[in-house]
Amino acid sequence: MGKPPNLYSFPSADELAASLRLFVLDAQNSALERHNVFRVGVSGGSLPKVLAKALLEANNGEGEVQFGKWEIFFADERCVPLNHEDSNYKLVKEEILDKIPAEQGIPKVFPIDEKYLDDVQEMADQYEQTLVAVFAARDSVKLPMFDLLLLGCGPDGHTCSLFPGSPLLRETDAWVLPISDSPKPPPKRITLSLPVASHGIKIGFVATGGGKKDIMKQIFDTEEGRQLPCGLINTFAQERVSWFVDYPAIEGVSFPARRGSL
Ligand SMILES: O=C1O[C@H](COP(=O)(O)O)[C@@H](O)[C@H](O)[C@H]1O
Repeated sequence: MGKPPNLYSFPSADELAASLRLFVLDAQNSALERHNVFRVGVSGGSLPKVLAKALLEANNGEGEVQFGKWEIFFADERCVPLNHEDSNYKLVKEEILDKIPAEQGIPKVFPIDEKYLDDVQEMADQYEQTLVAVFAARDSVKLPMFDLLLLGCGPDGHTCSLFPGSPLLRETDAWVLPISDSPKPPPKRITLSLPVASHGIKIGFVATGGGKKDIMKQIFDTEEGRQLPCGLINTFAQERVSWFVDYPAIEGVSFPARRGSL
């Protein structure tokens, strides 16, 4: 039995962002030592705004974000055009990519291919092929291993586009899965499968605001919460998982949180 996930809590978004920055830098530097590239899977929702603060504003001189060596993938994506309001790519682009100072380099970004917007299965298959091309063929590695996965937690405990009770949670083979009836709009999406989402070298969750406190209590303090998608990643990835939360998001949570430090 490994160690439990790390739960770090902060009084303010600024303090959370500063620690998240250190966490990302640490993952980046280890990855660059290993293979001179940093492969990151990012989510949409509330995450990109916090991540932008961490990467672009919270610089205390403790290390450089080397965006030129980043490869950015999407932990999940909505099957909409890349310039659509619901697109996770658009969100990440506007919050982060468009604001990177030129001297920090240009990341290589892997958005979905808009050609397949009408066919979610084809979209998922094509995105999986993108991962195969980067992470090695499926017959040589069982699962792609991201250097870092940065995930959100929905108020129902979903993460990526893996929703509570979904049969997709039982998938053991595919790397990327299609969804045509997401309970949260828009209905058509693709998502990393649970085995891939649990397989990152490091996995960082960000959850902020009082709207998350009920689900955080379930995930960390109850048996049924451990069966929710976020809870399953905690169980499978254990100490490879670190949660970055603000105090309102963990009000009433009994699981021990480390306050204000990494
Ligand atoms: O639909 C989605 O929701 C989750 C959670 O979003 P949040 O706004 O509650 O943080 C997000 O992580 C995912 O990428 C997105 O597609």
